Amino acid sequence: MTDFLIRGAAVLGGTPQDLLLRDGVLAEVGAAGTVTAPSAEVVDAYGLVALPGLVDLHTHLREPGREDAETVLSGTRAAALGGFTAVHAMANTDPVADTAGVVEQVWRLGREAGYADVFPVGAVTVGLAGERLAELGAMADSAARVRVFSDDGKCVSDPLLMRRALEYVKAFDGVIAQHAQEPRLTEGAQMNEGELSGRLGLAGWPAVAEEAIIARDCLLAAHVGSRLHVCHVSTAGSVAIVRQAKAQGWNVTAEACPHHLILTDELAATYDPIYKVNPPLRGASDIEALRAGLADGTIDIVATDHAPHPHEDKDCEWASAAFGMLGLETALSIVQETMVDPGLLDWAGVAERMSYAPARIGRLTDHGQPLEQGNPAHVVLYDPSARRVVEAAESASLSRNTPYAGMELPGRVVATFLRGRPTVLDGKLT
Ligand SMILES: NC(=O)N[C@@H](CC(=O)O)C(=O)O
Ligand SMILES: [Zn+2]
Ligand SMILES: [Zn+2]
Repeated sequence: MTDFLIRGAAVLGGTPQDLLLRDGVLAEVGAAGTVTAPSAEVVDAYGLVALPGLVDLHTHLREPGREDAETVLSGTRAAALGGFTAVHAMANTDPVADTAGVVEQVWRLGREAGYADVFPVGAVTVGLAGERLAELGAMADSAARVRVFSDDGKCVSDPLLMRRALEYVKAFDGVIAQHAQEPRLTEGAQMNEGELSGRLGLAGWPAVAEEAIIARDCLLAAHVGSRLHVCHVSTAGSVAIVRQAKAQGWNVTAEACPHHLILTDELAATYDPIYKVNPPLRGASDIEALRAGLADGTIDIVATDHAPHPHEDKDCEWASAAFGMLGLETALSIVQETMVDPGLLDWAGVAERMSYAPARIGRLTDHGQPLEQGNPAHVVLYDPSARRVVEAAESASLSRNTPYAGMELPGRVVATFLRGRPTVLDGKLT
């Protein structure tokens, strides 16, 4: 395997460094111009920021079952283009990832594809039906070593089942990642509940439907002494609840998605289902609270909730369209635009929220480590001074449902290395 010598990259935005990638690890890290390796391929990285390979805790890869929307291969190619070296694949596939067999299959497909390590999320309940616990222990003990469990797409709304799940995963240090949506309060809901939903005639989705479940689950997690992770936090009230839970010392983590940091519910006025997502786009004050929560660490991580859907499921009227939008290839740019450029987060903060912390929550041992000698050679080279106009047709995803098509965004992923092997070079897949 070729060695790579990255020259002059600003590691976490700091002073320029050389990084030698050999045998899958960072064999040497030193001041720019000091590391030599005659046989290595040199990558000129002056002016680029080097970050540890990004880790997504929330990706929908759609395989098995909806290979028309995405496959493990196409989704991990999109991940690599976005700077990710590891993704957690959500369980709402067909069949549902609720057995050791299915999670092992998804894990293996990721290894075979070779663009990013795929860590399957196991379903909490059989078939996501919310009635009986799935074989959590068997999935944890499988080759896929599942530590994150979620019925994402659906809420584990039965409090007794949620309690049992939280208790069960303690045995193997697992975490329940909750899609917080009180089902009775959101029957038929189409967009954020507010003055605008009334005007547009679309059924409203109240903030309290999310907040009530988060509050309940924080209390349950504290009661049983287990770990809770809150998926796609979207309201100011949710941020406040998570902040309070953390202040009590409870073991609660939370994620925000790029789209909830930048897009508001006013986009629903276009009636373009590209903006239809679960949880819905909210108001400007929610965006402000999410950004502040991400800045002060209340929100631990950014997760994409990359949710590919084929055009027949999106190019229809709002009420019948599927919920979800693409996210892997634009996540870092949106974080730069909303957090780094306004001065809310530096690159070290980005590394924490998009690599170290998601790897910790997922209990990954081989990802999310600092760019230091001896650590796995998962590296992203990013050009924050570049600008680009997003073209839906250029996506590596099999789906086209990006809400950013035609938008100019800052930054560009120049290269991604997985265990020292480039998956992206010069901004293109290898
Ligand atoms: N986010 C979405 O709008 N959709 C997700 C499900 C989910 O994350 O809840 C999907 O699977 O399409
Ligand atoms: Zn969800
Ligand atoms: Zn999701």
